[in-house]
Order: sequence, then C-alpha cells, then structure tokens
Amino acid sequence: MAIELKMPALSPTMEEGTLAKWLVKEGDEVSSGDILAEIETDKATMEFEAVDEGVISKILVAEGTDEVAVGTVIAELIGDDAEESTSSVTDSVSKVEAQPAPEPSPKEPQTAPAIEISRAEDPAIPEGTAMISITVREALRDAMAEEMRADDSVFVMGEEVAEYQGAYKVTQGLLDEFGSKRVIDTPITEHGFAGIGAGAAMGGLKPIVEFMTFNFAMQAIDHIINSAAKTNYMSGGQMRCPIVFRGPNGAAARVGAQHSQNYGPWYASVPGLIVIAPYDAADAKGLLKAAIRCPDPVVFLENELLYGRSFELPEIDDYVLPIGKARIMREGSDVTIVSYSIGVGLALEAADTLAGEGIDAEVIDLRTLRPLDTETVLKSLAKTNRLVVAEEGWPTCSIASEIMAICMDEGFDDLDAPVARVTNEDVPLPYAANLEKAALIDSDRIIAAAKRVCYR
Ligand SMILES: Cc1ncc(C[n+]2csc(CCOP(=O)(O)OP(=O)(O)O)c2C)c(N)n1
Repeated sequence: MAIELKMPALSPTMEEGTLAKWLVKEGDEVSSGDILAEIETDKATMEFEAVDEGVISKILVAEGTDEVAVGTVIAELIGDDAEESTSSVTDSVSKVEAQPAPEPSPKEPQTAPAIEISRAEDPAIPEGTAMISITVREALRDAMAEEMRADDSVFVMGEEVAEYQGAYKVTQGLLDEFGSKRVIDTPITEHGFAGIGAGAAMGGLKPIVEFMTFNFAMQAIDHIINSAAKTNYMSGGQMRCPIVFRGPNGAAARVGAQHSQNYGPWYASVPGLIVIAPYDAADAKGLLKAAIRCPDPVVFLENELLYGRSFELPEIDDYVLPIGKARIMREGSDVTIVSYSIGVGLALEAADTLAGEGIDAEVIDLRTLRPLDTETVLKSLAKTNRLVVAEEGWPTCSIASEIMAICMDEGFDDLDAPVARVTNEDVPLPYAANLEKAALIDSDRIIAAAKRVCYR
C-alpha cells in the first residue's frame, strides 16, 4: 500500500519549508530511521527520517523547492504490503489532501501545523438569486446529502440516525438515498462510535458522528479531545482526522439539567478542534458543508429550539461558507452585541427594541467559536466603543469571558465602558418552568446590558 510522505512540521511554529535536498531517489529501498531528505526552515536545516520501511515509488516535490507547506505530499513509499496496491482508503486520503495548501490563520496560536481555516468572505450572492424558505433541520440534512452525493467517503452514524431518521429528524431521507452502509444506526455507546469515527477519519474516510445531544458526548470526550483533536499535532501534520461531531447543544425546553448544557466554551478551549455554532438555516447549511470538507475535526453545535425555525436560504449550487468568519447581522453605531447560536435571535430582538429607544445596536454572530473572528469583533468595537456579549450558557470561563479578555487585550483604547456579559445563571438548569425561565438569558437582559454600557 502506498504510504504518503508529507512535508513534516519540524518545529511547533513551522508552516512551510524548503525541500533542500533529496538523499534518496525513486526505486531506493529505505528502512525506518534512514535519512530521506534535508529540509530547511528560516531557523535551521533538519533531516527528514523514514518512519516506515519500503521502496520510494515516487518523488513528488523536487529538491530546491521553496515554500512547501507542512502536510504537502512530497513522496510516496510502497510498504511491505505493496501487492495490495492502493486501497480505497488511501484514495480517500489523497482526495482529502489534494486541496490547496492552507493559509495559516493569523488568529490561531502557531503551536502546530496550522489548521486549515479559510479567511475568505461569504460567497457573493448574484443579483436576482431566488431565496427559499427552509428550516434549520432541512438545511442540515441537505448539507449532509449534498456532501454524501459528492464524496462517497462521507458517511453518517449515531443513535437512531437511520431507521428513525434522527431523534430530531435531521437525517430524514438519508437511509433511503444512501443505504445502511453509509447511514448507520449505532447502539447507545457514544464512546464506542466516536472512537470508530475517529479511527475511520484517520484512515481516510469522512465520518459525520451525530450525538443525540452533546450532553451524551461526555461519554465520548476522550476520543474527541485525546484522539481527534491531537492527530494533526502529534503526527506533525502526517495524519489528519477529518471528522464532524454534530448534534444539538444548549438548553431546550424543560428537559432538565443533564440535557441542557452549552458545551461551546468547553470545546472552544481545545487546540486542534474547530468549533462551529450556527444560528440560521443558511449558516447551518454552508458551515456544515465546510465542516464536512475540513481536514481537521469539527465540533458542530446545533440547537434543538432552532431546528424547526424557517429562514431564507439563497438558492445557490454548492453553498459553502468560510469557517472562522463572523457575520454582521445588523449594522449599528451605538453598541455592539456579540452572540452565537440561539443567542443571535435574542440579540436581534433586543436590537429592534433598542432602536425604538434611540440606541442603534450592531449585532454580530460569531458563527465559529474556535478560531474566533476577533478581527470582526474588534472592528465593530472600534466603531461603537461599547460591547455586550450575549451567551446562552454559564458565565464562568465562557465565550463571553474570552471576548471580554480579547477586548481588554486588543481593544482597550476603544472601550468607553466595561464590556458586559449577559449569560445564563451560574447553576445547573432548573426543571421547574418558572425557575428555568429565571435562569436563561432573554432579550430583556440584553437590552438592560446594552443600556448600561451606553450609560442610559
Ligand atoms: C449516554 C446516553 N446516550 C443517549 C441517551 C438518550 N436516550 C435516552 S433513552 C434512550 C433509549 C433507551 O433505549 P433502551 O435502553 O432500549 O431502553 P428503553 O427506554 O427502551 O426501556 C436513549 C438513546 C441517554 N440518555 N444517554
């Protein structure tokens, strides 16, 4: 089986290097530990060692080539089991890697081969494009179906995703169209199927793992944090783990403390993960498609209360959005309200009421929680000089706290008032309806915070 040799990351900050010299040629037999090439970075020249034994079958990047991005396939080695030739798994790996070299994200700490984040703008919507009304549930299903049609290495698994078509009916129609090999009902074993997913992704497939809710993903946390998130880093860019973990997150209605938690801040604190939490149907579709194509693990946080809501979606073939880009939902000049997921609806509601009282609020939907688009937030702060973060989650160590820290660090001179956090109460969510209401954020609290930072 052909083994791809990739440009290694020879230091934590290395993003590209020069392939200075090949010390082997096509046809050479190599053993583990043999020096294959010399790689130069701006800091040093280092030796690139063979990990496997076999015969160098192809040299794909000539010596003397500059600016070879970490992760680029530079040669191929036929291992001991050469007679098996290239398996379909390897084919899928090449498909995944055959993308253009990543633009390193200026926002991510450069501690490993850079996660591929597009800093591109949203796709332009040509004039005259029809808008269709679609629920978030349908948008998510369409995103999966389109990606499954386009790439047969994409498959979905989880509890009740096939026969029952999803506990929240997000996988409707997928079993009929793609069959039981690609739409797989699992037992109630989050640890088991998240592990199978992570392994499949490392082997070149592109699993979508649905958690019935992210509350149950706690059973699978080891595979998400210790396996999926670390693969790219611990292999020095030699292996990736293109998996999507998706499902509802946050409070629903009257489902109690164990089923009502926002894990956004938990996952967003983990290097190696990409964390997306869309609000409307267009973002759900465009970002899920991007997540499925992403070569690194994505935690995709949906919201049960949004599944049935309808939004406008531009009728564009292959609607894919950039990961890592916040969206200005409403322009304003007096105060910025930053939110994500279900909080965006509350922030927009608050902005409408504030407008009636002469306060012009700008509303930003973060969309991606890691990496955070701090640029969009800071630009808005520089314009309004006042900022509120609204988050349906606990206050302690929240995304709101992170945004506050960023505003202090990088936007201090633009602040005319302390940043305000509007979050749930710092308690496990009560079950009683009156207490549940008292513990969750609402637009009234956002309005009060916006007035406070405007000294009104
Ligand atoms: C770790 C975990 N995963 C998923 C769920 C969601 N869940 C609640 S009940 C249920 C089905 C249980 O089926 P079974 O064990 O056959 O018991 P039954 O309700 O049929 O008696 C599922 C998947 C959960 N509560 N906990």
